Amino acid sequence: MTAARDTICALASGPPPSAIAIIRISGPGVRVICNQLLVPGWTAPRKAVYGRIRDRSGEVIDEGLAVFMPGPASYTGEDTAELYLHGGAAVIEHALDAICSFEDTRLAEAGEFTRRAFENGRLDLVEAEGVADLIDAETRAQKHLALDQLDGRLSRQYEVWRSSLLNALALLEVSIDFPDEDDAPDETREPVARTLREMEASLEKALADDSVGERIRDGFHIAIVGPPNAGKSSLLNKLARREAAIVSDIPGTTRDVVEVRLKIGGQIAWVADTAGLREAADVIEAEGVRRAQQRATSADLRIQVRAADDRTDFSECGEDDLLVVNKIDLAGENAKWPDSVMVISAITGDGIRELERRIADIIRAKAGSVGAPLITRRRHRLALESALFHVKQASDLITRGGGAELVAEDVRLASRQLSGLIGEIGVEEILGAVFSSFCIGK
Ligand SMILES: Nc1nc2c(ncn2[C@@H]2O[C@H](COP(=O)(O)OP(=O)(O)OP(=O)(O)O)[C@@H](O)[C@H]2O)c(=O)[nH]1
Ligand SMILES: [K+]
Ligand SMILES: [Mg+2]
Repeated sequence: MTAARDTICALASGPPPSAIAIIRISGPGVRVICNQLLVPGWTAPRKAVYGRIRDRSGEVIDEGLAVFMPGPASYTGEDTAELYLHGGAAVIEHALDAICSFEDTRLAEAGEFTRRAFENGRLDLVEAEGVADLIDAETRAQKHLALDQLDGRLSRQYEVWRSSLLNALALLEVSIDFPDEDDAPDETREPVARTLREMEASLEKALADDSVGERIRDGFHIAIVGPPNAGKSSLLNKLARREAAIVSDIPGTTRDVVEVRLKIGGQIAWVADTAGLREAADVIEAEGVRRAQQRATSADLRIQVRAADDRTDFSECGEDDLLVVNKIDLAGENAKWPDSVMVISAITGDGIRELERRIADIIRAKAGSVGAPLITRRRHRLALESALFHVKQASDLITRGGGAELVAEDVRLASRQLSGLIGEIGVEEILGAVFSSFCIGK
């Protein structure tokens, strides 16, 4: 448990004015504060109490409800209380001032309640990230993923991996301690080698997930690409329902990548308009083309746009690219296109709804492609990649008959990565980065 520390308070609900404001208090001073501000002797655990809430001079702050939740079975693991007041700016300010007038009591920093929950063992680091993600979730898919993470599904798998590494380490230590015993090596080596092989496969599988968890959390990337004047910017504006990018009849209008954030197929998608691909006329356009190509390569989906009035050529497109013929309003009655091609007009809006539906289907399929992802942030990926590296190294060593001590060193390094992931061994910077992204009051 933690040493004596400050009592913290914060507005936990949205900014005023609102119907109700929730003020949260956590720390050793909660009982004293509640007894002063509310009725003396009021602190009945987990019961909503209604009454007048006063500051220390006796002035009424507001009428409202209060709930006291004694530690350690509270969110933070400490004594906590919540006050439900009218959500006006003056009420909130008066209440926070009154609470902060107590000794060793101050306003909470961003994420500080959850950080205390983490430090008191109520949540591990991955679960704490789930709390932040749940608050930030805008789509059902994000919410689902965050709830799952908060519930410990990711942590449990990380824990399974870590305990098999610790078992392997225990076996290796036997052969380190008894290097002269003839039977020890084979008896311990085979199970260790098997564990390492299994872990390697299982980590590789988790990592080969097309980054679906990260995409659900941060958004899928879609790039609109094609030759100059195909109508890429016009299409972006149509999808965004606003004039996000400049449209003109001059080829080479778009140079920088213009990106809009949309909800498509129940997911967040970043749709990027890019410079027309051609032999660039100047250095600025050349840079635009380079950026366009880079975006196209890294995108989860490329929308290849061609104008119906050129000789429409999709020959250089990738297999999974979405092929779109634009300016269908200019094509003659008898124009024919292959079934694989979507036909639109960014001017009249023809075919746009069908295109949106197709994009939504593709994104939905990508989001559902790996079932339940085990990685939702880059932090997780880097840790698991590094764990895999050491597991592989250990596995190679043991197969080649390397010394138990060397194998053990890699196993230890792999297990440290998993410990860091769930925050069991914490580097202050990582904790700071995770918790500072929270909102105040959480
Ligand atoms: N008739 C017709 N004109 C279109 C259509 N879509 C775009 N245009 C016109 O085609 C010209 C080029 O459109 P843009 O959207 O700027 O084309 P772009 O592909 O972004 O061009 P760059 O940024 O230069 O690569 C503009 O004059 C548009 O008004 C369409 O569906 N039908
Ligand atoms: K243009
Ligand atoms: Mg453009």
